[in-house]
Amino acid sequence: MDIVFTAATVAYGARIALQPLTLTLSERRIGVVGLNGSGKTTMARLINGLVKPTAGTVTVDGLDTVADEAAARGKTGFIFQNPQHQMILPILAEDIAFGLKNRKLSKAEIAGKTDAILSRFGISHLARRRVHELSGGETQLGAIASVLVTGPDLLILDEPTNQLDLKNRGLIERTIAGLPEQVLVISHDLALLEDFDRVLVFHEGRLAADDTPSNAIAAYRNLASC
Ligand SMILES: Nc1ncnc2c1ncn2[C@@H]1O[C@H](COP(=O)(O)OP(=O)(O)OP(=O)(O)O)[C@@H](O)[C@H]1O
Repeated sequence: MDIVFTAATVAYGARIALQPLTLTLSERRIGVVGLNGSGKTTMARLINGLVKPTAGTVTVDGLDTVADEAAARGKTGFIFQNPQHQMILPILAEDIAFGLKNRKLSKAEIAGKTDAILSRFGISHLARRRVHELSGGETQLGAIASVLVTGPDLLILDEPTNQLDLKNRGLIERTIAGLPEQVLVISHDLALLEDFDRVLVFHEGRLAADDTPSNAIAAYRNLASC
């Protein structure tokens, strides 16, 4: 799916969080790096319409995130920095099923899709567990299942391995590597992005580099050492 930014700009009052950005993203694995406050989350939130451009446009699969807001948002799933906060219902299977409400599906169809996505991520045994009692790795997998059950084409993950131990980092890295969906990952965990197709580096609200992982990460290290 093509994600197209055309002079997309975001200002919060007088502060420009994202300078005019013109860019087309079509790769399956896209990484985004940059120092804190460099505009990464703002750029990602433009894609699913959570943030609207103050100037310029953003389209996903040809749908404008402002003019075609609902259809555009349906193309993208978003896992936030603290995924436990995006779980609405107390039991994991109920939270996953909640995302399928209002889709004219029967109870049996919702149960079938919920079981299938739990099984896809190897977490069927967590179906009846309380979401706030899940470990960090289990929470990430549960949130990914909750988001992907609705069938978005693109999954955006904001720092998915933050706060995870080495074992769970590995688990989430392998899970992301195995996803058939297009993926855009914001990460300070540079190892996660090593095999990606393309890595963007943001600096002070501007796209500072757009390259292969090794070149982009070298550029980022350079910026970070200034
Ligand atoms: N809702 C908001 N209101 C005002 N300013 C904001 C808002 N959201 C972000 N900003 C500002 O915009 C700039 C970019 O923030 P953004 O969250 O996009 O950065 P980031 O690169 O994702 O940072 P981090 O790595 O810390 O998550 C920062 O200066 C931030 O303070």
